[in-house]
Amino acid sequence: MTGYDECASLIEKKKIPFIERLRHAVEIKSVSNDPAARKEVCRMIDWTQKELEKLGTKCEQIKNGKQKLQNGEEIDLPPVLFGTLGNDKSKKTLLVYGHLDVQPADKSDGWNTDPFKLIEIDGKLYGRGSTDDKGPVMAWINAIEVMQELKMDIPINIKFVLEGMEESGSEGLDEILMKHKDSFLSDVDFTCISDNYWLGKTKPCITYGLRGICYYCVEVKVCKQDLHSGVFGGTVHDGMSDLCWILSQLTEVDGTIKINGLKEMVAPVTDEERALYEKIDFDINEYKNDIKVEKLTTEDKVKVLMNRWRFPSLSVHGVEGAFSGPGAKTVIPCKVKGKFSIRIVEGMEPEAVDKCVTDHLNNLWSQRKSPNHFSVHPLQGSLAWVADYNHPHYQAGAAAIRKVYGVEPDYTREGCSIPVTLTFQELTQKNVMLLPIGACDDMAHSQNEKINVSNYIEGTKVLAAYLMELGKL
Ligand SMILES: NCC(=O)N[C@@H](Cc1c[nH]cn1)C(=O)O
Ligand SMILES: [Zn+2]
Ligand SMILES: [Zn+2]
Repeated sequence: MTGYDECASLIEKKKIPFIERLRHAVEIKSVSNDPAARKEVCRMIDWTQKELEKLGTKCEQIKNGKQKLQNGEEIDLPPVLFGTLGNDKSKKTLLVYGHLDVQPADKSDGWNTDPFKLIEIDGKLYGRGSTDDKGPVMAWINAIEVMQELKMDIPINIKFVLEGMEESGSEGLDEILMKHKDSFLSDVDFTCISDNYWLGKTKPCITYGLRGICYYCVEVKVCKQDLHSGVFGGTVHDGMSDLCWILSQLTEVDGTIKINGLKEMVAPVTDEERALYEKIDFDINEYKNDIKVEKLTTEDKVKVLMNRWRFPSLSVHGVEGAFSGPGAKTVIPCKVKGKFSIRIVEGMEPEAVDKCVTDHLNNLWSQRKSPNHFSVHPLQGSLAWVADYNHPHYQAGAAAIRKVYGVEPDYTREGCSIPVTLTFQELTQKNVMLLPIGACDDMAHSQNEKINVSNYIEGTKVLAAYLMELGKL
């Protein structure tokens, strides 16, 4: 009978067409935060639909609502792609979620190569979306294609939910899923998401927790239009100085959040939990070297991991409206918008976090005594997610990893946010598992994002082995 070994060797043989598949995906500039690229996001969804249809998947594009742009204009959100492969009542049903949109990228950001061309250098495939999340989505398609070519019985029905707005807060997705709770989602037995990374570079892991996110925009308005700093400087209150002062009051230098009320929401760490973190194989020096940082906020392994996964963190992302180009433009910006976010953990509700943040900012503003106009706008809010990793579903994931890599996986959490994870868990009331295939140094969201050829190919094998293991549950 055809089994895992035949499957693994065909995956090896199909390495080149699988890389070509990823190349095609990366070349579509499906940047979700850029309204001008919306057509490309839709093109990526159409192209993926065709790939899934070649496997016999019945696909439907579910119309999403409208997105309100800052200028008041409304544009269509990209549709969500639903797919169904197999409808055998005697089999269980797996839901696979992935996203087809990417973060913005430009060669001028410091990429060594064109971000929208997949380029292989030393066994690494560079390109925006190669690891987040086009590589893993293509790996699902590769795995199913190989099982079908070998005429293997896929022991499970598969449903797909693939979206095009994940990198912009999954706008509209929860509403669509809620509407399909009693139809498309009603027979789902497990959900699997491959959209995060290993803790290291060599050892695979399974992930059972994610942080949520609350994202804010702080606006300071000086006047109607930008002013010449030589002509008007000294007579008006500088909006950028107001904003920088405010943003500098959010954290201590070591990252400790200074916003009252947040710390109290976080559940205390138990002894059992600490013991779990102590056992995790994680090398701080390698971590520093991977991200090219000389000194961390703490050099204690458990604290580093907890700061990434278990505690909230605040990051300042950027300023809209401020001069940021090369050269020395002498302008007083008329309106600046600071963007920051807080990664939140269990116990932190976005509404309660919003209140603490807004109160803190308004309080700071009153101390500043600036006559400029100040406002705070929460932009996104999603809860943290934690799953039961003792569930048999996780054992199927672990068995797949053992088959491919011959090792027991690490059980990790992840500091980033995939807002829909909790939605799947709540709507299906079934177990959700994150099964990453990329390595810790893939640099998602950053310059020179990559996936190793070996991770892409072995990852395809893991997903195929996992589909086989699910048939045993
Ligand atoms: N691979 C998951 C990921 O990168 N998620 C994004 C989600 C997000 C939320 N708001 C904007 N993007 C993340 O930044 O964690
Ligand atoms: Zn992602
Ligand atoms: Zn991402």
